[in-house]
Amino acid sequence: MPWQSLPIDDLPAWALLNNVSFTNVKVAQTEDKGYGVVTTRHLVQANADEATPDGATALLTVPHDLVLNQQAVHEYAKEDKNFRQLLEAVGHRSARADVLLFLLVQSALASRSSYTPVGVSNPWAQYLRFLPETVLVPTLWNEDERLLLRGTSLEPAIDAKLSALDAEFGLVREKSCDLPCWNELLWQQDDGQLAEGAEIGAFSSPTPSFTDWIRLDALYRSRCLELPGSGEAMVPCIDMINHSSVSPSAYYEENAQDEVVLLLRPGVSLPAGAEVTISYGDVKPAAEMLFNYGFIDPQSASERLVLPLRPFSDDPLAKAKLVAFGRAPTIHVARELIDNDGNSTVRWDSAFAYLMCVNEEDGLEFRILQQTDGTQNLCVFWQGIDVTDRTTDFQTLIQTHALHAVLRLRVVTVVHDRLQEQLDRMRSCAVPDAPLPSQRKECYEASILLRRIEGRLLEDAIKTLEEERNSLLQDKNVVAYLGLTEPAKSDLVDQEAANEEDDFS
Ligand SMILES: C[S@@+](CC[C@H](N)C(=O)[O-])C[C@H]1O[C@@H](n2cnc3c(N)ncnc32)[C@H](O)[C@@H]1O
Repeated sequence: MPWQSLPIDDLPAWALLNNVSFTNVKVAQTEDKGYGVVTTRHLVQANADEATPDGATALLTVPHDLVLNQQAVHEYAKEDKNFRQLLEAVGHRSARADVLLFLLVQSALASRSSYTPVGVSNPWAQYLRFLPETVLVPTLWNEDERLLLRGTSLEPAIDAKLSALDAEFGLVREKSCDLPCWNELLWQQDDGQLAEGAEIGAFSSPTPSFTDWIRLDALYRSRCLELPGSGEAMVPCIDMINHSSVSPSAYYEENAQDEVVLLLRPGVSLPAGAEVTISYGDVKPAAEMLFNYGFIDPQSASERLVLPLRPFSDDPLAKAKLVAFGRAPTIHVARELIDNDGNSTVRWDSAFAYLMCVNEEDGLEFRILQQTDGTQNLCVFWQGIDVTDRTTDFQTLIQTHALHAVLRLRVVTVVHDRLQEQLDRMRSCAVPDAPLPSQRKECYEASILLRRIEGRLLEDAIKTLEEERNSLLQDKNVVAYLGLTEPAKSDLVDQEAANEEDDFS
């Protein structure tokens, strides 16, 4: 879609027209973060204990009717019956998907040179044209740049996200093609011809392309806020404020009139021309920051990662376990401070690994229960007790099992092997010493930082798991179970076949 960008100098006129007020601040180009909000004069905010009863003057005030969230999209659909038809055909899947559909329509309206018989124009149609053309989130990196993420937790995450976006865009295209007015607005050129190259995945098409959909998703994720009253929302102009974790000078909130206001923090003093910043979150994992915002703040990025976990390929219960678990199977790894001297430890957690490592002979059973209305439910039993509602709690459920140490050893081994596989992949996918001409410097530097953070985390987690594995291998029940040595005098010897083989791979 040809987006005709508007110069940022035109933003004050748009703001005036739409009742957005700027007080002593303006939007301007920053040195290295795209647009930002800067002061137009020296600003001083009193300390909290000296504040006036009416509080601080807002630097920016945005009326509630410009707040773009799922509810606003549904309100818009009430005014525009054609959009309502489109939303009913495609939407109602998530707040993000509904807002993206609205933005797609608004951007199509903004890019049309002539009158269109559908689509009620909204201030967002113009506002979108102030937004940056490039967002540095990895879903918009080129192929060479994405190679820099091989071996990081973002590699599978980006692949999964692109597949999901492809499916989403395919659905929007299919459903809107079936509705004549939307077929005309979205998929025909201004001259009424069906646009060439409008197929899914086409780039630089005159009609929405898959790249446009990825870009809308990137704009949404990098600019949406969590508002106390309105929830997940995009707010024009407030979304021009950059992040600082060390010294954010401002914060936003909703006032009694439901306007979104930007306020200086108590005790802040900013000279004229200084950038006003907020915090996007103090403890976001580095991968999440890069995924959603396209940069990593080294000061605030927390050392955490999430990896997908696959069930054993030869487990006959694998499918049932996945269905009963009901969410994506993952491993979480995090570095946590353990004292005030900066000492830390690495912890891991994987609810699915516990379910993955128990089997029928341990006491796991799946049953299909027929309801009186004819529907069938998958139920999970553990040692004869219905635990269908506790499939994410097998760490607790195995505690009282006679073979607890053996089950724990299986879990530790599974998690260890998955982390080792990840580290091996990271090491085997080396990154060049400097960015290639086809790789942007920002993408290169962000991926180097992510690799360093995740590589260190994986190494430390693997060390912790190896220590636990070695200690479990000394456990008398494990020794007896594996039959590695003469059966030790064990609580289990009477209950279990001491020389039974087990697969710890
Ligand atoms: C909510 S927007 C802020 C306005 C944005 N700079 C623009 O040009 O429209 C968030 C985006 O700003 C950029 N950004 C914000 N804070 C940053 C920071 N501390 N370092 C680098 N980029 C930052 C990132 O590109 C991020 O995706």
